[in-house]
Amino acid sequence: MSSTSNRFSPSKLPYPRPMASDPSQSQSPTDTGVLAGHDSKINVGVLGATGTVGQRFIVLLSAHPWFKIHALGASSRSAGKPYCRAVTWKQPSPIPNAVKELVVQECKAENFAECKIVFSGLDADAAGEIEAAFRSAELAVFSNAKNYRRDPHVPLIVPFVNPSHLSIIPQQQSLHSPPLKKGFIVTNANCSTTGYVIPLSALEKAFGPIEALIVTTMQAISGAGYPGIPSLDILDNVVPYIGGEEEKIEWETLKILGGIAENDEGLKSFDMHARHPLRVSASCNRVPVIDGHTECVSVRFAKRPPPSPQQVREALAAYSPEVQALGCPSAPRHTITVHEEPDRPQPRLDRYYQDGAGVNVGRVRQCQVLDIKFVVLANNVSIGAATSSIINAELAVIRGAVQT
Ligand SMILES: NC(=O)C1=CN([C@@H]2O[C@H](COP(=O)(O)OP(=O)(O)OC[C@H]3O[C@@H](n4cnc5c(N)ncnc54)[C@H](OP(=O)(O)O)[C@@H]3O)[C@@H](O)[C@H]2O)C=CC1
Ligand SMILES: N[C@@H](CC(=O)OP(=O)(O)O)C(=O)O
Repeated sequence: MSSTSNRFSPSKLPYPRPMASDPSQSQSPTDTGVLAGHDSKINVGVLGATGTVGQRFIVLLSAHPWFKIHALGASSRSAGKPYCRAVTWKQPSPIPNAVKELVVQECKAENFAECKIVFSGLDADAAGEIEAAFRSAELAVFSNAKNYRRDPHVPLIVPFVNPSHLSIIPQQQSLHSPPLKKGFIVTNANCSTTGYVIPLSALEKAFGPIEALIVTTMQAISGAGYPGIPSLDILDNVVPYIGGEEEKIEWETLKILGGIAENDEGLKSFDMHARHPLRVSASCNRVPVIDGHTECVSVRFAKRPPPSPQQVREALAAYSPEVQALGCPSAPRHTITVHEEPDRPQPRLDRYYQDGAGVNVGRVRQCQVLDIKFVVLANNVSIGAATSSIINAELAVIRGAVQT
């Protein structure tokens, strides 16, 4: 983890507290003292621990101040083997000692009974049933998979953008059959959605609604998992198609930037259409880059006249979301780094800045068709996947949604 992260020692764990539906009602850890009766870390499990995202979870969680890896799960191909023999380790740092000899389990809830939280980097073909079973077994599941992102009771959280959507968790629990006390699923977004929705959120906070946008992605091969795309397909090439990706970006953006409405019976729903109408057009390409998704974005604001490029640069650089004020230990110090050089951001140079936990923006300039255009670079495996899930879990602990 980067030395620029805010770190909390276990002795500074916040008290769990009831979920506040209004984020302004949440207390910060600094006004709450230490977790009563807990001087040790919270046991967590990792599902899909042998995969690309799973490995990133392991690197981040093995140095986490609040969480301790207690159990690992993967497919029956890996179950029963010590982690170091089950995994094809692709991280630049060695396998952490704490998990090297940990035996990989089948993804059954009873094997994770001593965990409070489970992080999922499961293949989407397996994630649906497994994550539902873990939720039913009263585990808090933080998933990277796409399966539950559209569920009307599951929050789709980009931690720098819409942490207030966690407030739907009690409803997810009460509508479950039988009702749940502790189990729930929180998903994070598609890695390309995550990268570009963070600057969009910053711009909407500063200048009001965006009403149209066009995003063109250049996505790294690690986004396709391991072993992923054959080298003969991607070397010396650009593939102008990633199945389902454009639809996910266009739809997820609306759920994340939309609000939560409540009807007369107190039933909450994600209200994608109550906000100012937003039209999104996405085009996705796979490029021969290992890590880091680059996205060219053009936006049109409702506000006339629109902000100038300089005003946009200042608003992006100043963006300071709630996770930083709350003291989430995995939140980067700078959510958005604005580059002034005309040829940045670049994946090779910028993807590991702040350990991949922030977002890079550059080339902010006028657009002759919409209003403003810029380039985003986000590390798809870190803030696009594992880091977001971990910050979501930190937020849920701070908000008291995870019973510690
Ligand atoms: N890579 C990325 O940048 C991003 C990925 N995601 C999502 O995160 C998830 C993981 O992606 P990624 O790490 O790239 O994928 P990988 O293919 O690299 O890893 C998949 C993991 O799922 C496990 N698995 C596969 N089938 C089963 C099964 N039937 N039962 C239990 N475990 C199973 C694999 O175990 P085994 O090794 O035993 O086969 C492996 O641990 C996916 O849903 C993906 O869409 C989301 C955002 C970004
Ligand atoms: N499809 C993304 C990664 C991914 O798995 O996305 P999702 O979790 O939305 O299926 C990519 O290829 O870069």
